[in-house]
This record gives sequence, C-alpha cells and structure tokens, in this order.
Amino acid sequence: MTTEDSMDDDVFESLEDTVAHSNLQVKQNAYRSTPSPTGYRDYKPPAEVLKLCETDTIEECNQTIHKTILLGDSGVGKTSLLVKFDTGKFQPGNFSATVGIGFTNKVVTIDNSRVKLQIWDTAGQERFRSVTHAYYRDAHALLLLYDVTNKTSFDNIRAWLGEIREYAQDDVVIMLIGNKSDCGSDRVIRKEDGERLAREYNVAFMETSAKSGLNVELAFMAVARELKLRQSGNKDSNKFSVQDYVREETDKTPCPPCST
Ligand SMILES: Nc1nc2c(ncn2[C@@H]2O[C@H](COP(=O)(O)OP(=O)(O)OP(=O)(O)O)[C@@H](O)[C@H]2O)c(=O)[nH]1
Repeated sequence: MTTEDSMDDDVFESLEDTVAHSNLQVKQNAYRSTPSPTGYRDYKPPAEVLKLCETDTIEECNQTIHKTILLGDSGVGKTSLLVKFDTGKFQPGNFSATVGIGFTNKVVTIDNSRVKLQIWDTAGQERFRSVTHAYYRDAHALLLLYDVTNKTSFDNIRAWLGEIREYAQDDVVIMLIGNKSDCGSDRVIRKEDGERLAREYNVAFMETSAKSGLNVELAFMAVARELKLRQSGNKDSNKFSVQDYVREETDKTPCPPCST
C-alpha cells in the first residue's frame, strides 16, 4: 500500500480549511501570537474545535473518528512526524516549540475500508502538561515519542507512561516510538533499549525518522489497523497484535545504517 493510494483528506475538507492545520499555524507563530508570559494561560482551543464537540452530527461522526495523540518531550519530533505523515515533507532545523494543542484529520485505507484518524499534536514542554492531560481521557491511541539522540527524552518515557496510566483510558492503544533514527553517530539510545522498555510496559514499539520518512506511515497505519479491528468488534481482533504487525512490516524494510 502506498502513501498516495492509502490517504485521503477530502472527508474533512471543510475542517481542513479552518481548523485542521491550526496547530501548525499556532506553532509557526508560537511566541509571537501568545500574549501570556507562560505562553499558555491565554491559549484556547480554536472556536471551531469547541463547536465541533457540541454538535450532534459530529457526535455521530465521533463513533468513527479515532482520536490519536502524539506525546513526548519537547523537541523529540512530534510535529515533524505529523507533518511528514500529512504532507510528506520535512523541514530540517525548523524548531519552534508547539504551544497548546491542535489536530489534523487524515483518512487512511485499511483492507479496503476507510479509517478516520484525528491526530492531535501536543506541546511537549512541561508548562503545557496540565492542558494536554485533559485531552488524554477520550483518546483511542497514543503515540509516545522519544528522541534516540536524547537520553533524557528516553528516561522520561517512564514518567510519560505513568501519566498515561493516570489520565488515559485503560484500553488506549499505545505505540512507543524512537524518532530521529537517521541520526547515525549522534544516537545514544539503541534500538534494543527501546524494545526492552516497550516489552516491560507491554506496548508496541518502532523507530522512525521524520527526516527520512522511515516507518512514519507504518506507525499511523499500525495504529489505524488496531483501532479499526477494535471498532468492528471483529472476533479476530484479539488475534491481531500491533507489535507482531510492526515486526513483520519492519522486517520487510532494510534497516538504515545507524550507529549504535
Ligand atoms: N534528524 C532529524 N531531525 C528531526 C527529526 N524529527 C524532528 N527533527 C528535528 O527536531 C527538532 C524538533 O522537532 P519538532 O517536530 O518541532 O519537535 P516536537 O516534539 O514537536 O517539539 P514540541 O513542539 O516542543 O513538543 C526540529 O529541528 C526538527 O527538524 C528526525 O526524524 N530526524
């Protein structure tokens, strides 16, 4: 399945015009557009998002929209991963911390059926944490990122998982992601370390690179597949394992030359 034939934004065309890329716009203007000294106090979700939550029609849609949230320390590459998945593009060295939270809608095709993902990009900085907690509760899936070149971001994963236990639903799908796998000699966290941590917490794991595109589509597709099976109530869904699926799919792709 290629990116071209598996994704389709048209279902959310009207939202796309107004809200869908709001986070990216907020991010670009992050410090200029936020009057509060903390950068957060005056932040409110876009009006369209609040309106969206109030309408019956969208409540109906919510049954089929899978809310997926990107989490992890600041700078690990959450926005970059989402932008790469959404647009296929990567902007190197273009770092401005996300302020608040925003979402992008994507429709992916899994076994000939369309799965709607509403992907929320959160601010990784500590000062925004209390805000992002509020969004965990109704999340269907969480993509938890660390940066393979940043040990602190990896060490903080345990704390993130603790927060997830506290604020998210028990059955939320969790995917641990080691991003920036393209970084060669700057790498300080080995793939095995990520795998071990994921096993310890019984969550799925993969490494990605928003820069090279490695596994970016797979990360979202694996989550979408799991969510679709759960939603359909398919008896076979119990047999589906995100981790086995990821392993099979990554085995098909040769590993890039990473320095470990
Ligand atoms: N080499 C490399 N650089 C990356 C990758 N992903 C992100 N970056 C860079 O890392 C920096 C931070 O990326 P962001 O996507 O803004 O990080 P974030 O997690 O959204 O950060 P917050 O918004 O503060 O939470 C940027 O300079 C990106 O260009 C990657 O896969 N490889």
